[in-house]
Amino acid sequence: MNSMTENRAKEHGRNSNVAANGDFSAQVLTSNGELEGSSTPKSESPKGGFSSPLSGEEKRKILSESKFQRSLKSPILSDPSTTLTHVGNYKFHEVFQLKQGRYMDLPPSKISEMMKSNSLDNAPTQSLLSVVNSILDESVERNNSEIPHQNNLFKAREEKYQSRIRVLEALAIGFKLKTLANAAQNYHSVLAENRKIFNELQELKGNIRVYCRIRPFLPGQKERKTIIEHIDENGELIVANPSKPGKDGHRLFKFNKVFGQASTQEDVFSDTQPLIRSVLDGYNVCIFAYGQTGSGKTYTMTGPNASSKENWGVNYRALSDLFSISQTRKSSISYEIGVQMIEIYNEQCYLKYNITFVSLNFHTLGIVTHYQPNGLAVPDASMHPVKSTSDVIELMEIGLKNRSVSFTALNERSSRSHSCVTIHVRGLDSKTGATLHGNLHLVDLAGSERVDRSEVTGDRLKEAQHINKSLSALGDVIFALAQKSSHVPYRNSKLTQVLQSSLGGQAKTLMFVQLNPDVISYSETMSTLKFAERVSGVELGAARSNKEGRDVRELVEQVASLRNTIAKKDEEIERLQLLKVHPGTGSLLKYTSPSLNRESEKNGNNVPKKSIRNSSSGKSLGGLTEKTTSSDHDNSSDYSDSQHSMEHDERPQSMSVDEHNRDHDHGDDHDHEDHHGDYDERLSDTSDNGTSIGADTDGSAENVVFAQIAKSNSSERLGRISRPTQKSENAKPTSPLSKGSLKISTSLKKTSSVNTTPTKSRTRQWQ
Ligand SMILES: Nc1ncnc2c1ncn2[C@@H]1O[C@H](COP(=O)(O)OP(=O)(O)OP(=O)(O)O)[C@@H](O)[C@H]1O
Repeated sequence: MNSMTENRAKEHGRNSNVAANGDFSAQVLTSNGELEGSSTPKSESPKGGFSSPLSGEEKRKILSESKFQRSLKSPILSDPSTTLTHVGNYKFHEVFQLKQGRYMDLPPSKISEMMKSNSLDNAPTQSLLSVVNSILDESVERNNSEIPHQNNLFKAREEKYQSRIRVLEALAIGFKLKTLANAAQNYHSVLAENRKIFNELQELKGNIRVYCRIRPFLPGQKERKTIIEHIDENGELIVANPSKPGKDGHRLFKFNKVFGQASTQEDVFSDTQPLIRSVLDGYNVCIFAYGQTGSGKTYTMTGPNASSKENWGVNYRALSDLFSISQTRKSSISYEIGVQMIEIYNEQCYLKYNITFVSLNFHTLGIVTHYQPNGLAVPDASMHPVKSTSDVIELMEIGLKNRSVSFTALNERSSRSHSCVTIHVRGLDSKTGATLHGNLHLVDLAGSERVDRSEVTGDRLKEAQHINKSLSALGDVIFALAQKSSHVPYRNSKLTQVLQSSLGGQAKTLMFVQLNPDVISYSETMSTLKFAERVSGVELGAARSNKEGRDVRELVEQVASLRNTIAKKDEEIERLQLLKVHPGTGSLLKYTSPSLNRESEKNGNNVPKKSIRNSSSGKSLGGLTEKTTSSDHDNSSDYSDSQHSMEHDERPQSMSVDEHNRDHDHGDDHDHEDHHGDYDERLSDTSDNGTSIGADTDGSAENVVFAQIAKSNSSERLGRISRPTQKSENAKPTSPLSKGSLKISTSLKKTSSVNTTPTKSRTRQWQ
């Protein structure tokens, strides 16, 4: 089963789970169209989320008093007749079963039939919301400090919105209804809000996360005495000191997650995937593997080989995921993805792979520490455009061949250098013309083992000193960030300079702590674990919990407000679809949704007319504009990394001017060997997813509409989207990757919601 199928299966499992909590929408429709009984609850996989620093008790308190809880009792959702409508008219379950929002995957006749039976009107936005509600509710009940499964739900919802946009736009083309076009536009706004909340959920889980992975014993290894005493699903790890038998020799560590020896590459990635997704929303993310030589860093980050998908490490999977998500979003945002690969050895930056096979020369690359409009810390390293996973595999294979052909010696030094794959993502919102920019750094660090000074001299000593310096500097940076220190010493090593844009501010950091389970590695393993504990321990401390309490409250308020907005949009769609069935009438001839009736009674109207921007939520829902990301600056860190904000944000991306000055003022370019933290011990004295819809029309109005949908869908697949509300083609950038530069002349729309910046043009260089 491929990962996508498996994800669907998992989603389905979760939906079934929710059904057991009273939501009929997730019940199973059998192949003959009958509704099966309520599914048996399944136990939830603990793999799903990151653990939150809040204790279960704290979180329960916050959630139990939240507006969200109160809103669960709102008449719209609790009205039994709404539920009955869903049960009675179960066609939409078929849609739900098929994968939320994949209307395009259905043959036209099927869609036609569903349209006739009004099932699309009852399509499961409310049900989906019930699913969200039930799952959130369940999470409170479970008191496990996690907000489980949100990622899949947000993903499902996003797909649903995308699909609705396409349906509405196609209808608008067919019927030339301005209102439908507006409704589609409004769904774009809801979509953006969905993304924003998704990212906030991620933030609640902490911006610095630590996963521990234990390498299995290697084949042929005879002595298999392990120091791993216990691991559990809550991220606890107990290590046994071989020279101190019994409980006295046990030491407990706690991380966000611990992956045991049997964990697969897929298991590891499934907990990493949400971070990857943030990059497409304009966030900067840094994922690195830390541990002694031979502990499995390369295995986790790259995998043993690229030929088998099953063995793919985080690098390949991340890129593959970026491509597939960017495909699903292509109707609203067009993305361009570029890859840069460098290596840091002895505190010098080198181009790691050269696709042109031109001699690598190993000239050192300059690092730019001041603000770069393109966000590249190493502008000299060539950026390779990639359009698919196979491009990446090809690129890496060429690079590997290059290495082995030209520089055999390099292989020997790979354990003693930091290898960094940087993925740059640029997105252009086709509706608003806004652009976004995210970076993903994937770093396979040099071996962290301490080197005995008395045993190494010459080059080995020099290497050890450099590794020591850079890893200590990385620890200092992470520690300073976690403590919200007023100064972050990025400039103490090349490694931290290169990663600066992805460390701190709103950037998200994930560290894989790799462990060798062997007893002979005990002392090194303890040293690694102490380093990791220091990094993760601060983040999990009490200092953050106040802020998170506030965040949780804000989040649940936003979820409640979004729910209201969505309910109103659904009503609007009901009305519009009614117009389709009975052109010229605005009255509800066929639809008597309880929520509509209530709204009508209140307004003294038959049809609710509020637009999304006037919704009772009181929140204006901007598209991918400044507002979408501006609240992300709420916890205004001194190291505000605004790369995820839109182009018209004038602030520097990697660091503020003040911070930059501070960095200079503090003169931190000192030799880092003066730093001796706890962890500074290494140098010791000892697809296309658009299933084709045949446009076999019989000339009926509905078939014409769905032929339009099919046409629109296939034109999307060709990379061309025609829609009435789309901005002029001039707003599109020319490919930066093909030409080596990106020039975007963007007319930024002044939205009523957030953007007070006057319309203006910007030109930006990527490389
Ligand atoms: N999870 C795992 N499952 C199976 N084999 C693994 C796993 N992790 C590591 N290995 C194997 O262990 C060996 C060492 O792993 P790897 O080369 O990834 O270590 P490393 O930490 O990157 O070392 P270095 O610092 O030298 O680069 C390799 O043969 C690798 O295939």
